[in-house]
Amino acid sequence: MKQPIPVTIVTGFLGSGKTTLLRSLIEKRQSRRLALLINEFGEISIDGALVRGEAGADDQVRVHDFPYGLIAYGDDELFLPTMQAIAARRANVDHVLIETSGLALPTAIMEMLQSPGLAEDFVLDATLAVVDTPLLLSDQFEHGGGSDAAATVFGQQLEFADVVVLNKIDELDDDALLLAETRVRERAPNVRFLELAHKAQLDIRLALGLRLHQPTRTEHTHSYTPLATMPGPNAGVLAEQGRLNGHAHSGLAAHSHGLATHKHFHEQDPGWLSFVLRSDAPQSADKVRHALQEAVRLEPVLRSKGFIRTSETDQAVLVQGVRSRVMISVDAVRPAARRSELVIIGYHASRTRVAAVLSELTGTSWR
Ligand SMILES: Nc1nc2c(ncn2[C@@H]2O[C@H](COP(=O)(O)OP(=O)(O)OP(=O)(O)O)[C@@H](O)[C@H]2O)c(=O)[nH]1
Repeated sequence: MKQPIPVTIVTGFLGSGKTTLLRSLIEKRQSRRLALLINEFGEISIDGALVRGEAGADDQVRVHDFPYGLIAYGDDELFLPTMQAIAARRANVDHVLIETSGLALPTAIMEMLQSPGLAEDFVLDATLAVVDTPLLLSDQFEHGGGSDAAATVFGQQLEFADVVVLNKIDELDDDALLLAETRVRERAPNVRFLELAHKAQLDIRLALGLRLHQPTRTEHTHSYTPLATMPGPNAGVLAEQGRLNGHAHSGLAAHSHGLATHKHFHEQDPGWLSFVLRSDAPQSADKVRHALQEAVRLEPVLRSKGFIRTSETDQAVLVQGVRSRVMISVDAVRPAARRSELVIIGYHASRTRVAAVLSELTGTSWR
């Protein structure tokens, strides 16, 4: 029987460090042949470009971009054929790594992996959730603390994780780490391992090859039997509606119907928006940083990233903003972008107002 290819899902809220983790795993891959699926919530792929940069010309690492929508969700037509193509070249793939968008739940992928089209070829190895630990400690992910929409997505990502990676701990002391651990445990009692990461660096043995999920597809039959007690016309809502569907199994140790049902309640919240702003004029890195920080103060922007063209260097300049923390660095390998492009992600953030702030504070036109 052919061995299924292990799949690791890397999830985590916007800007928590998923791409940084993937890049460090690529660096430590040794002889492992990897296929990577990168899903971003934005119309241009910044993470895919960064991951490709890490992989270089090595054809042992193949990167597949999913720059639109949410990977494996209802309207994604790319996931199944991409995975089938990976299965077709299985002799050259040791492990599949999937980075979800910061606004996606891993459940859609988990469910698809168990579907008849993929179950024979793949097995879920583990789901890792990367956490921005200072943000967790700042109460931004408490309901009523920052944005409830962010708190909801964050909580659900943790709920389905096997491993939680506490990242961005560079400036935290032991008490803060203990508090972070308690908060994760309260939200996600099923998490199997908690790992500490500096700059999203993990020992590759703590990330790949964990084998936390046995294949769950076994032969089984479905039968629909009359329920012992049918609800009358005036019956109220039951705490557990699932008991009313009369659906029973035989011969199935563990099954995925819970996930399948769950997924449909969590298709994307339309309040989350991403848009791209562009400028043809050369930029000053300091002014762009200041302008993005102002935009975060005035608008519900949670993430900004992209490349800008500056008059200061011929190399590409990478912008990485997670709320008001904006880092701008020269990317030594990449030539300067022809124009500046920034992806902005927020909850009901106004494109017009963010463009106006950027234009005013950089003294250049952003559209
Ligand atoms: N200080 C600090 N910054 C970090 C650490 N890990 C990642 N970062 C920074 O956090 C920012 C976001 O990191 P990414 O790896 O792009 O985050 P992501 O989760 O892939 O982001 P999205 O795909 O947009 O959701 C970047 O500027 C990283 O350099 C860390 O351990 N400490």
